[in-house]
Amino acid sequence: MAYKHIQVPQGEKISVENGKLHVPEHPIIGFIEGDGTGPDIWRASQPVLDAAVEKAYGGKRKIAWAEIYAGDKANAVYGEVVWLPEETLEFIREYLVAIKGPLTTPVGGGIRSINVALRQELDLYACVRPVQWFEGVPSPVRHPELVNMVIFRENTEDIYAGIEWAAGTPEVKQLLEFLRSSFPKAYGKIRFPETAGIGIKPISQEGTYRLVEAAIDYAIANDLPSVTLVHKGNIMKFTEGAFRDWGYQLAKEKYGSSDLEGGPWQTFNNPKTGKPIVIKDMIADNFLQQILLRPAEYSVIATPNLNGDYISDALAAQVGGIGIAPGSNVNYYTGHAVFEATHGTAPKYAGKDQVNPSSVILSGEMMLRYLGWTEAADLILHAISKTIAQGRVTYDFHRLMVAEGRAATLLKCSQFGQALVENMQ
Ligand SMILES: NC(=O)C1=CN([C@@H]2O[C@H](COP(=O)(O)OP(=O)(O)OC[C@H]3O[C@@H](n4cnc5c(N)ncnc54)[C@H](OP(=O)(O)O)[C@@H]3O)[C@@H](O)[C@H]2O)C=CC1
Ligand SMILES: O=C(O)CCC(=O)C(=O)O
Ligand SMILES: [Mg+2]
Repeated sequence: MAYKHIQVPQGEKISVENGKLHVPEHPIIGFIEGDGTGPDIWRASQPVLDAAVEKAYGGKRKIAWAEIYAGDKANAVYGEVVWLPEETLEFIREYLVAIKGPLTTPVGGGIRSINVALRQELDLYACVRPVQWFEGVPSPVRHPELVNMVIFRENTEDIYAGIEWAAGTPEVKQLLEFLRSSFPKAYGKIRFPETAGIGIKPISQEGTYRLVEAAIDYAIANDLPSVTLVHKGNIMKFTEGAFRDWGYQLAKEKYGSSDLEGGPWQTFNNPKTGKPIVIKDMIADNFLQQILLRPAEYSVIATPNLNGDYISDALAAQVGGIGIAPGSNVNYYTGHAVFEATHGTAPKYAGKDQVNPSSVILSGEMMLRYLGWTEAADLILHAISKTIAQGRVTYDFHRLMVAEGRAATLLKCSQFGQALVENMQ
């Protein structure tokens, strides 16, 4: 397709056939620089990804980067108010894989999240956020090495879908009137109807099945011991509670798992390794204390959208913070995938070349692994471990290391990227 502002470089398309990704030697991959700290981070990250590919494949493979636009930069490039241009979505639909920096969402009024819109428009239903500790990274917990989890956060449903109306609007009045006349008992539970905004929380069986399936498949492929369904099903019975029930139901139907000691926990043997995989569940508030007190007992986590958002940042803190918290948004059926950090635009650091680029770099590492370019991905992990072991870190780790009385060299965002490239040689 012809694009108005996107320059498509020389290269080839990634494609999917029979559910299998075909990656050419020069794949065209889109990148969105992002708002706030996004440009600083992308400037530091892209050379690292390119260096890893060059070092691993000696020029045989190379990413053909195409800049695509969203957020502030889209407004500037398109010369009109357009936060998420249609051709950005079209590009990702056509070329399958992209990586993005963070995008701003105002609190209260203003535009709805462009990040959420991307996930919904492209139906990237699984937000996959691995949380692992790199030796030497300062952490507020005593045993960060025990934290090794992968969050599968449902990405298209829940209260996070943004189906809500502001207090006092005609829409809310209409909804309230509908509730009052059709569901008087429910209406009676709205404490202050005159001044209430209203949000709707859809959680479906299809949405839950495909997310939990992705989580279980990941546990099978990576020989992991458990999948924990994290929900608030005691209170929100037909959304979060249903998420739990559908999760267990899928485990039985698709993987033949059986009840453990009368249920509800279940187990089945990994068809690849023969080892047991336990399917369990936990109420979300309890889970947030369990990950601090007994982190070793959790491995793959499957959870609705909002819980996943909170859990992502909380778990990231245990291994050093959201400066080192990567992620991907994936549709495993179509192959579409957009890789992005867990963190946001951190506006107070914008343009200061200060923040930690590791989250985007590690999102790039996930992307390379997704493409099957494991040698390049491994080089990035190696370079991050080595650079941290040398005590060369950005401000976020530096301040914690200094507080612990440890020696550390403070690097700028760009310098950290350069150190990674040096450490790949
Ligand atoms: N996917 C996305 O694009 C996301 C976008 N957002 C958006 O970002 C904006 C700001 O949100 P906010 O709640 O402040 O959250 P942010 O994640 O942007 O920042 C919160 C804090 O986390 C730390 N931090 C963030 N990024 C880094 C980094 N790269 N390296 C080191 N530390 C980092 C900083 O901590 P400290 O102050 O301690 O140094 C920062 O103040 C909002 O508009 C929000 O909607 C938020 C999350 C995800
Ligand atoms: O879209 C946003 O602004 C916030 C998104 C977010 O916090 C997340 O995806 O973790
Ligand atoms: Mg978040």
